[in-house]
Amino acid sequence: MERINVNLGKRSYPIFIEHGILGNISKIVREYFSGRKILVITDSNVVDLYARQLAAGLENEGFQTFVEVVPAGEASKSLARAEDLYNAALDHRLDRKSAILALGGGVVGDLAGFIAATYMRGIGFIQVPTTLLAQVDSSVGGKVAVNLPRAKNIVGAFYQPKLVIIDPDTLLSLPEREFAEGLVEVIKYGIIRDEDFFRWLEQYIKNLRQNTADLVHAIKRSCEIKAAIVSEDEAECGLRMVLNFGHTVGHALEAVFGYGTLLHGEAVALGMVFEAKIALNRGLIDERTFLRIEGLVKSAVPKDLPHRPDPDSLIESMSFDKKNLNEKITFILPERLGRVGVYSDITAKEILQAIAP
Ligand SMILES: NC(=O)c1ccc[n+]([C@@H]2O[C@H](COP(=O)([O-])OP(=O)(O)OC[C@H]3O[C@@H](n4cnc5c(N)ncnc54)[C@H](O)[C@@H]3O)[C@@H](O)[C@H]2O)c1
Ligand SMILES: O=C(O)C(=O)C[C@@H](O)[C@H](O)[C@H](O)COP(=O)(O)O
Ligand SMILES: [Zn+2]
Repeated sequence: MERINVNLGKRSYPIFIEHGILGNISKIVREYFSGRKILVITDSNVVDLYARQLAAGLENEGFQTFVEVVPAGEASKSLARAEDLYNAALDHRLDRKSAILALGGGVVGDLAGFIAATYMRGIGFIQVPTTLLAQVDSSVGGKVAVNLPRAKNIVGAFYQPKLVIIDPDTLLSLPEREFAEGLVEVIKYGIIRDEDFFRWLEQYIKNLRQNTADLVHAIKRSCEIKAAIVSEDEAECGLRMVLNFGHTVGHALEAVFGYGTLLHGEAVALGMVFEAKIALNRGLIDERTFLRIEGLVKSAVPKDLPHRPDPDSLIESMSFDKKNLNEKITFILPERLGRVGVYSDITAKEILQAIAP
């Protein structure tokens, strides 16, 4: 079993990665959680695939388990859905010793984590991610949130799980489109932090899904990079912003086109290429570096914009980004492969030149 730690001062928590671990989860959960009640939050696709098996295992270990199902898709990351789940928690008489277990992709993880962070001012939280994106990114680091129609992840908290349990076997049932969007956040780690990993991906990304050892390597390396960054800067005071490369534009595209039109990873793929273009136009990176970034991203997600976005809506949406200070739109831009910087002086003209010329 692979184990990576997220170290946060006096607290730390493990990320376990192992094939088939889902069938054997209850003993590990018992080790990290002494309460009795667990509310499993999952979605309408994942429930029939994994929730029953998981709940049965937990019941065998003596946990009282409840399962709540939200509709699959980004629209479930809403205050309305959160209210339904608070009511379910009350119905089940969850108390401060109870835990929420997120079983699913990033939507379920962010929503369930938001409930865990706020119900009774915070109860136990366990992440069991079942998409590639959630295994390499959203289950680690404690960003939990719901969306408002105009702004992604705008109501949320930093709330860390007690543990993260990753079973790569769950990816066998993941549709191709959702697998591909997960690759985008994997590529992000190479661009922001690890040139060797980027080069490795250039060579192996095409067959990653088929080659289990390579897939586990990609998950592990991604978790290591994210864990190291979060361990240094949990609350995004500085360094953690690098994880937001591609997201100033990506989140704006998600909101402007309507949540769910583009998957998160697809929007971030476009965002990374557009933001790399801003960097190229500014002379921060050379043409060859831009083409390598564009080439690798497009090899994973060859998607284009559904249509040209309205420029004013796009800029307005970026004005809600959480990295902004003093109303300056903030970007994470590549300076070379493996290194990015924070820029708050990009003009609307530069932005639109790269995105919607
Ligand atoms: N908190 C963070 O740090 C962080 C990081 C990255 C992304 N996110 C958020 O994560 C969300 C995107 O996550 P996602 O891409 O996992 O989307 P998702 O949760 O919507 O899952 C994608 C689809 O895959 C289905 N699915 C999940 N697991 C499956 C499996 N094993 N087999 C078959 N189908 C399965 C889901 O039902 C859904 O239809 C966005 O809301 C994004 O903002 C958060
Ligand atoms: O963990 C982080 O920090 C990230 O920025 C990871 C991103 O991939 C993720 O999409 C995150 O939810 C974005 O956070 P936000 O603060 O920009 O909403
Ligand atoms: Zn992301």
